[in-house]
Amino acid sequence: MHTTGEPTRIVIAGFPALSTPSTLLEQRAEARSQHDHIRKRLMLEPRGHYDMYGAVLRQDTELVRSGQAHIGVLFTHNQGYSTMCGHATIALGRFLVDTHDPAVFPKREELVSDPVRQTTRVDIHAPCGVVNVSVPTRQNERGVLVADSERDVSFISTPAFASGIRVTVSIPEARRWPELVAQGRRSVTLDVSFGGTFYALVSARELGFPTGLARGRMDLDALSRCVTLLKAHLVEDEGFRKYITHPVTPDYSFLYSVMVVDEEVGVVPAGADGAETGLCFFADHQIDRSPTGSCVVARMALAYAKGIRKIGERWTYHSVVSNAFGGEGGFTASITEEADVTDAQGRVVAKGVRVCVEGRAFYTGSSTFVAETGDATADSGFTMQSVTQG
Ligand SMILES: O=C(O)[C@H]1NCC[C@@H]1O
Repeated sequence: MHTTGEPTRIVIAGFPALSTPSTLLEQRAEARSQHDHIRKRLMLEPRGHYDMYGAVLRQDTELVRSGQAHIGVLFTHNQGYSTMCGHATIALGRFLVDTHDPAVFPKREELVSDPVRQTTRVDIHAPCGVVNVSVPTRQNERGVLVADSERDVSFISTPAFASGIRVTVSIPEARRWPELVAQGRRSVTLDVSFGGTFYALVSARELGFPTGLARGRMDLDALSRCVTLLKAHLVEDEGFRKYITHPVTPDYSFLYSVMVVDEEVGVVPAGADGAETGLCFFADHQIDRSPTGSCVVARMALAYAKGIRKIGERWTYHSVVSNAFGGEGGFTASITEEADVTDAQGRVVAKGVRVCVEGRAFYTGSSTFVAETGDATADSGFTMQSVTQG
């Protein structure tokens, strides 16, 4: 499927069995340590490409067993396994409503529909927790309930919180990019926020670039080189570590992405109070084509913490792709409630919010992948970067 151009390759069969019973985070660790060749095979060339994204369905997790979720999922990308993904959640909502194969989705029959709103709820156990997905539905010509592609899917996030507001980071000389140097600067000021995974949020202007993302006008190569240097510094900077340390779950304590935001607004659709545009570099410098649902969550939490967004206000987030399509594919979000992060003893460790994100995903096709004996690419895959730069 794709969500605003961002792919989700949904693995419905063939993934090796993982230990059961185990938690979803244990399954994530096992997939990474024992079966990473499957991820590489499906995400990288020649079966995938540098910017491919995937979702491996997990029918058995601790929260499926306890009845808190209908199904679990592991998210995959060019570097490993994410802890949250909004664009894939939107795609999975539709896919799961449409999937009647009990081997793929054993709890399909337990889904509850709302006949008035014409929606069906699917609770998905993502590595960051349970996300409640609301899928618009309709009866098809044979009377079967199917997901309605003409209305938005929405999901309600796990608690999201700002972990660093206006953090000034010194950039060592070896890591300064030309646009920063040209302004005679040695530092940048950015924000850090958690939307199921940690995002560093920085404006294009702060990086030394003119605005223009919203109009699709930006020197992408130069911006990409800048973000490579900035992220490499942030992940090594000891002083920065506290902003990407999750107060409860060590598995979440890493910097997933640098999101470059633009002061230009992009298309403001009817019913939204405002809009923003951003360009998300995540994992190993993958570029998200979609407005990045988990970062939309992080951005709303950040705006709430800064006092510039209220509960119920509706804000639309664009990627360069959604702006290129006249605003189609923007994700519209609203904060539904305050929601604190608590530790195992129930103590509040971070003040946060839950965010509702709306977007639309479409089917692109179905595939069967094979790996033959003697195929040198089968277990590692490759990217042009890996074969030219090691
Ligand atoms: O929508 C999202 O949240 C994701 N898209 C690719 C990178 C993020 O995980």
